[in-house]
Amino acid sequence: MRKDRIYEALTLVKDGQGRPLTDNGKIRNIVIKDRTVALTLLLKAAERDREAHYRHAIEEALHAIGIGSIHIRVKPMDETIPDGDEIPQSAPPSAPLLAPDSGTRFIAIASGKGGVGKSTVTVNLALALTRMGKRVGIIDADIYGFSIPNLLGIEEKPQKAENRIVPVERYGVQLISTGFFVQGNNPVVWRGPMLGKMLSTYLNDVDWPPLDYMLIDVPPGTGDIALDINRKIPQCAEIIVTTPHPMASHVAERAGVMAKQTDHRILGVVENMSYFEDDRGIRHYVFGRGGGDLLAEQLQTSLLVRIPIVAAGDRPSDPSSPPSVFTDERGNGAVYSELARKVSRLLS
Ligand SMILES: Nc1ncnc2c1ncn2[C@@H]1O[C@H](COP(=O)(O)OP(=O)(O)OP(=O)(O)O)[C@@H](O)[C@H]1O
Repeated sequence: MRKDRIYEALTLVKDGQGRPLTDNGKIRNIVIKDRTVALTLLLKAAERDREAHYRHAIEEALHAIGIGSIHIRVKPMDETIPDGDEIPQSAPPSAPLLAPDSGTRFIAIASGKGGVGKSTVTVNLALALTRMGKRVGIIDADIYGFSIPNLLGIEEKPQKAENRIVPVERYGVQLISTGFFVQGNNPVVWRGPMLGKMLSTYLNDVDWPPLDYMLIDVPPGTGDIALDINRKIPQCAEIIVTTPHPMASHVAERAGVMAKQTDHRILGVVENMSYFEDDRGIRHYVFGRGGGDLLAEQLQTSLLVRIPIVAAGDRPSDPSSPPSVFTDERGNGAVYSELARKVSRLLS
């Protein structure tokens, strides 16, 4: 039994307004074990009288696809994060982090297309800045490929305290991710206005501690979120990530051009997956060469670092941390430290 099949069946269960419970985050934590499906149903206090109705409808929907054993755990919605439709609460105009005296420097990590390692760079730059004694937060605003909780091995969701969302901390880095507000691996199907409010919510309704740096993992390309960042955080600087292939840098150029048009400062280019170094120290340029330099030249900025390819799981020295995470100076950790030093110098 696959999870996506279960989600599909559960879309038939509607709330009082006729919307699927799956759309507004009321069904969570679906676990399939042996032949039993367990899930959590989140209910607001005002909906408690519908509990029996929802239970029955969920059981019927799952029976219809052949699931006999179903365990439903009901939890009050307010104990956890807000439901989908309520994530973006009306934002007061002045987020403390955005105040001129907050001292927080914002850096968007952008790329022209997905899969170039933007999230990996975001996480490891954050860790490297933390190693320098800086206080760092990450907003994972990549609504289509929110991978940072996974990269950091985070399974829990953020808690709420006094009606504000508390970021999840890992390796000293504070994180809020779009992935915290959706179920499983479902693609985000938020409506336009919700998307627009997402960034405000992350800035205003999250209980961020004082931070020196806030890194924002931006969806690839030049979409709505990138524009929203340009509007809401005009002081945000930008790092553009590309792979070494000259064509990739051509695509990434668009993200850079947008930063330029909106007067954002481009700190530089990071070329990821630059080469693979074998045991004899010979470098193999698996994905081509020169893309990072070309892009830096086109954007009239500099190439900050080249990050080598590391084979997944090739981390015998640090088996305890997730495979793409460099918590110390070993391997690519040293390259990320160099990047952190350059970034901190550029922004001082
Ligand atoms: N230097 C590297 N060496 C080897 N694998 C890498 C390297 N950098 C990233 N990867 C791997 O490439 C894949 C894509 O990386 P990542 O998720 O960071 O990219 P992304 O640009 O954020 O993509 P998306 O926008 O689709 O989320 C991941 O599996 C990651 O582990």
